Amino acid sequence: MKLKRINALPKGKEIQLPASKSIANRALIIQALSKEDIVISNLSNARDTQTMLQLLQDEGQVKDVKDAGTTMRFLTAFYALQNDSFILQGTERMHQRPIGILVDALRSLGAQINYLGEEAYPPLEIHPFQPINACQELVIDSSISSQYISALLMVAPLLPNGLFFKLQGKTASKPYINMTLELMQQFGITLRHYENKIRVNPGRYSGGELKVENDWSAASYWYSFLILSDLEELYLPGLQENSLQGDAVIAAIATVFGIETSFDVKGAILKKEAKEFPTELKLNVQNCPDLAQTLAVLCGVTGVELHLDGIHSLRIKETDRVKALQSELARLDIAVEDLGESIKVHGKTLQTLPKNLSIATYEDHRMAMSFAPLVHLGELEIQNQEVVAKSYPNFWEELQKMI
Ligand SMILES: O=C(O)C1=C[C@@H](OP(=O)(O)O)[C@@H](O)[C@H](O)C1
Ligand SMILES: C=C(OP(=O)(O)O)C(=O)O
Repeated sequence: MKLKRINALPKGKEIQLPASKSIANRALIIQALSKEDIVISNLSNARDTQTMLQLLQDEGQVKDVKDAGTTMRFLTAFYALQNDSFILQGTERMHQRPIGILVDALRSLGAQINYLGEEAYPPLEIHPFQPINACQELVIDSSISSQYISALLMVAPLLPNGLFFKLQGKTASKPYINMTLELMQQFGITLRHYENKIRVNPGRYSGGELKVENDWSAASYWYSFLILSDLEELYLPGLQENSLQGDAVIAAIATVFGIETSFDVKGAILKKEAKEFPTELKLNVQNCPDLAQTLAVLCGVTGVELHLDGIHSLRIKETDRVKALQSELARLDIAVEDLGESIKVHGKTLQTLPKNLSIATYEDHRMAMSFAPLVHLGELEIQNQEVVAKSYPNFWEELQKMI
């Protein structure tokens, strides 16, 4: 897809965001685990949400999660505790995303899981659960992916004694664990959480209603869009200030670039004030890994030297996001230094884009969306535009309205 700005930009436009796929996929698992009615509204047409919905409704025993990490991890725990057999598989990339920590933990509770390919990676074969009553405590490495912990937390109340978790290592993506705990409590589960210890009491999920919030990770592309544009204001309906989503931190980070966010009852109002950008910025994305590409590209083209810490989980997402950023920012002559535990983006202030710029997306929706705001600097092509379907199917339509 070729992107090119044609019009003078309108003022104060409204952008439709997708609903959060993270909240939706938790709500769908909780709904499936509850014996009572749970009514969920504002589910998006994002592929990750629709895949979860279809797999939970479908009677088949072969479950293809495609490229959805949460769907893979949450369904592994969900099906492992049932009295039936299932196969869980996904895309080629999904089969390269580790799952051994979750499988080991489930096995220690009595799950019967085999690897059909490489040890510790999907696809998985799951056989009926044989509960081990003695196991009431899990000591688990939480440094690789919070999704393993969320998956286990949601099924924990169904175990006869609940479950006690001791999280080891530097916990990755902590706000997503808090999101899981909040939603479990909203649906009647009692638990205690103190530092790296979580006690989930046995219990049943109660009925109720949930309206899924709109997605803050998706909003980050519009923050970047506004910063790079000559617009003064954007309106993002469906975002909440008191959000379950850790990526709401983009509002605080964007103040450095002159964006102030305020809220009315319906959503977020983003206003831009002229401000000199910093020459250097130090950020840690351990709690908000999905913002990494937005921030790296934005700082890359605005001349900010960005030191990004907490990046280790980026290497096992839809693609190796460190490598993908290095390759694609290199097309703009922007170097990304890989320092192991962190990266340094050597930003340059770009006034225009090189001729015939074409950005590869590596089957990663966030690569496509994080580079799209560069349309304010010139013409560019984003390859395999359909990748955005994973989280934000109408992203391009929203963008076309604005350029
Ligand atoms: O639980 C969730 O909904 C998610 C957790 C994060 O993954 P990790 O915990 O693997 O970092 C995040 O990157 C992903 O997009 C969604
Ligand atoms: C990492 C992501 O998703 P998942 O792990 O659920 O595939 C993402 O959406 O950026």
